[in-house]
Amino acid sequence: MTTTGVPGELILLRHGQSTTNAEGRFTGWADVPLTPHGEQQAVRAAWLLGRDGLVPDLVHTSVLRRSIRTADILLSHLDRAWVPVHRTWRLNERQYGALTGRVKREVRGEAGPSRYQAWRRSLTEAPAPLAADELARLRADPRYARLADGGPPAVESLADIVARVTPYWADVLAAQLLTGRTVLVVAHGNALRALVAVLDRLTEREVENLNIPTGAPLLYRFDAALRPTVRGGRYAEPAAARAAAEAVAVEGHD
Ligand SMILES: O=C(O)[C@H](O)COP(=O)(O)O
Repeated sequence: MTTTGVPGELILLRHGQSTTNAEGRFTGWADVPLTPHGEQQAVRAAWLLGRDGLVPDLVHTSVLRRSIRTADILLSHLDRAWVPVHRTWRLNERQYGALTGRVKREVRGEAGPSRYQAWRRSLTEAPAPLAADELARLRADPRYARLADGGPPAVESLADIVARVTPYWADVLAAQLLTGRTVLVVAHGNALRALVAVLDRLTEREVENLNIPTGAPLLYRFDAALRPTVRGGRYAEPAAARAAAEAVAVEGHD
């Protein structure tokens, strides 16, 4: 790939609202669909990108349907159904382990606010792992057949996600951006928190305070050394994204 010197633009997008988001449950690697509202968020994200002249040349998703569907809707509405899409487990949501499917409000009531916050937002804390039968079921899933190191994790901290997204950033996304192309990543709240932590070299405290809303395009531009020109990027709708991120921060508190 030839490099043009001026890196392309990176668009980060958390999938539209999923059924478990709407139910206030932890989702993790559960493969749940979008809600009708989540599908509409994807349509609006396409409109925002079109408005700003940000048409992706390359797209990356996780291997979970809520991310795949969001990208499909967006590309279809940009008349770019033909754009190459790469799907990778490295962009999956955090493996939430035993919290998967649990109602956030109930977990917070049982564990207490401090432990709940640590499980959701700290860099190093992780909840209990998936039960053995759940993990076995996951490891039998054909999409994870070629994962090294024993296959899907039973649970992850954010640091574990940073470890799995970093090579994808360094070896795949960065190389594509250096060709000057516009790259869209449609992923998940914690996968994107991990990627933003890498891009912006966030401190542990900054990571703990980072929340990423669904369906809100976040644009990064870079200098020639692939350093973000604006730390934290720029949302297509900054005020709406700020309010939505604040709502994510207090999920389960009601
Ligand atoms: O996996 C989930 O439950 C969500 O997508 C992210 O949840 P969180 O914002 O509570 O980490």
